[in-house]
Amino acid sequence: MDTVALVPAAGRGTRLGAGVPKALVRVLGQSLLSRAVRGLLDSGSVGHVVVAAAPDQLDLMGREVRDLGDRAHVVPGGGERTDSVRAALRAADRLVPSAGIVLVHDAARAFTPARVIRDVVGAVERGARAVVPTLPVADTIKRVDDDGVVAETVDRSPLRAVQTPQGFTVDVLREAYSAAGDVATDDAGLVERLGYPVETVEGHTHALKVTTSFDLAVAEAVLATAPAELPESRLDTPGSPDDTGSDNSRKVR
Ligand SMILES: Nc1ccn([C@@H]2O[C@H](COP(=O)(O)OP(=O)(O)OP(=O)(O)O)[C@@H](O)[C@H]2O)c(=O)n1
Ligand SMILES: C[C@](O)(CO)[C@H](O)COP(=O)(O)O
Repeated sequence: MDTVALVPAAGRGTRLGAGVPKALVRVLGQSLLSRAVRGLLDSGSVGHVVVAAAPDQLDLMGREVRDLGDRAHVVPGGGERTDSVRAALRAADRLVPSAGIVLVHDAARAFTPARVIRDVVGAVERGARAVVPTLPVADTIKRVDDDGVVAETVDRSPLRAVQTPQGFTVDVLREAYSAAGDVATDDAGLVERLGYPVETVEGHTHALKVTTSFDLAVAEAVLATAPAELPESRLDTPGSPDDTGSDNSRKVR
């Protein structure tokens, strides 16, 4: 079954404050968008990518993927992330009609290891309607009242931090976006609202979302110190600095 990845890249990067669109920020000479798109295609599990860019940045974003030919397309995104994903999904229906599996992957998660991409696609190939990569929560989580006073310390053992790429069968994602109103949630959240189970696979600390300048500094440091020849298994080995915790694959209902 063909797999197409939708890459929302139309955000303004306000929290990063780079002065240029976040997807165009360069790390060691390569833009976040270029890294995210090539990471998907180089994983061996994704055949085509559709990027949603701000309407006034179509040419700039197009230059980042121009050498990839018809494997990468750039279309206008929208005011909210869900608008961008909806636009990319509509374009993918036209540009890659053979796709049965759809990933949605933030351009801001440009350092996601290929293992995560392959695990997400593999889970859908094995029958999942929806699947998300997740990490255990490392911080204590507390619920606060309207005055900002702690009301409860939450049991964090069942909680997971959700990353991308998120994977779906194309029919389920189409149904979710057809039914979606104006909601602030991730793509799996729209599928959960329809009652479909959302499975999980192990994420990776390198799949962080570049949001602030600190995230960018972390990404640059990791990239500069993680030799290319370092096998992924070493990065995923329990106890390594990138230990992502115990296996947390499970169904979310
Ligand atoms: N209208 C939007 C808003 C966000 N995104 C994309 O969704 C991903 C995750 O969003 P986020 O990290 O919040 O990016 P920004 O919205 O750019 O960040 P900020 O909120 O700091 O402006 C990013 O790749 C961003 O480009 C998008 O395609 N269209
Ligand atoms: C989709 C996402 O990456 C899951 O963690 C995240 O929700 C995107 O960031 P946003 O600020 O919600 O757009």
